[in-house]
Amino acid sequence: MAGRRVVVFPSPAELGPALAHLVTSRAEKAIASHGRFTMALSGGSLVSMLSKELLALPQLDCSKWVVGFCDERLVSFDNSESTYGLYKSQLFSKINLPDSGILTIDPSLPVNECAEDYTRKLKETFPDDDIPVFDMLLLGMGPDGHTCSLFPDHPLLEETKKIVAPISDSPKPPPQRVTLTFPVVNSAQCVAFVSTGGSKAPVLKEVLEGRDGPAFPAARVVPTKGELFWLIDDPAAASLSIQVERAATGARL
Ligand SMILES: O=C1O[C@H](COP(=O)(O)O)[C@@H](O)[C@H](O)[C@H]1O
Repeated sequence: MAGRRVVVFPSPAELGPALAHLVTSRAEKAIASHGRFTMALSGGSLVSMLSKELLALPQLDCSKWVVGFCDERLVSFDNSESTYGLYKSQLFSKINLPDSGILTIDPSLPVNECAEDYTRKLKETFPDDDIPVFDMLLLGMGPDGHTCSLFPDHPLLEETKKIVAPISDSPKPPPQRVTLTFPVVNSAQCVAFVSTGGSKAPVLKEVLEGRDGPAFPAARVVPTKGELFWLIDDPAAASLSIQVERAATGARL
């Protein structure tokens, strides 16, 4: 791992622009090195923040981006729980990301087949990698310490063979989902968590500082070679005792 950076912002208003800059700077680097930028997105609170901040940039060229999903809920795209559906209306429809650069699940399939279908799409996108190496993953963390659709105490935490797994007993609705597994998550070149709000403070302390008992899923995100960022705000950081970076106004990461 290149080293973990925990960066604290006063509020999401300051965090958002730094996130957008992190994405575009890693995109520029990836495109200069291998001609495209591969990124997988999470859902939840990230959708509106990322969409707003990317759209606020004066120039955004996504023509060489390939975007997938860290996890996705098995609902139709017009359902308000669909992560793709939300990004489509809030972001994809407003930028020059080609449809061929969006890796969606097929929500019409049963969950096991849906995971196999998404696995096939990833293998086609990363033909040279045994395990897909995304240039960037954007992750969220639930108040229970889950990330992607990898939930505490779930057998999927130990998955080592599949790159995408189905889950049909998600404790957070909707119950049927597909998710990247830890081998893919920890192979990425750059992983950035975004976590804001006081409801995340207790679990964030245990994730970043350790706990008695099994590590939370979010704490198991340790990229083998890539960068790891935790971008958090003051309320989420309220219980931390570790040293953190305090972001200056207009900070670029
Ligand atoms: O269910 C999910 O939750 C997590 C965390 O969401 P948040 O709203 O607490 O930020 C999200 O990262 C994941 O993609 C989503 O499916």
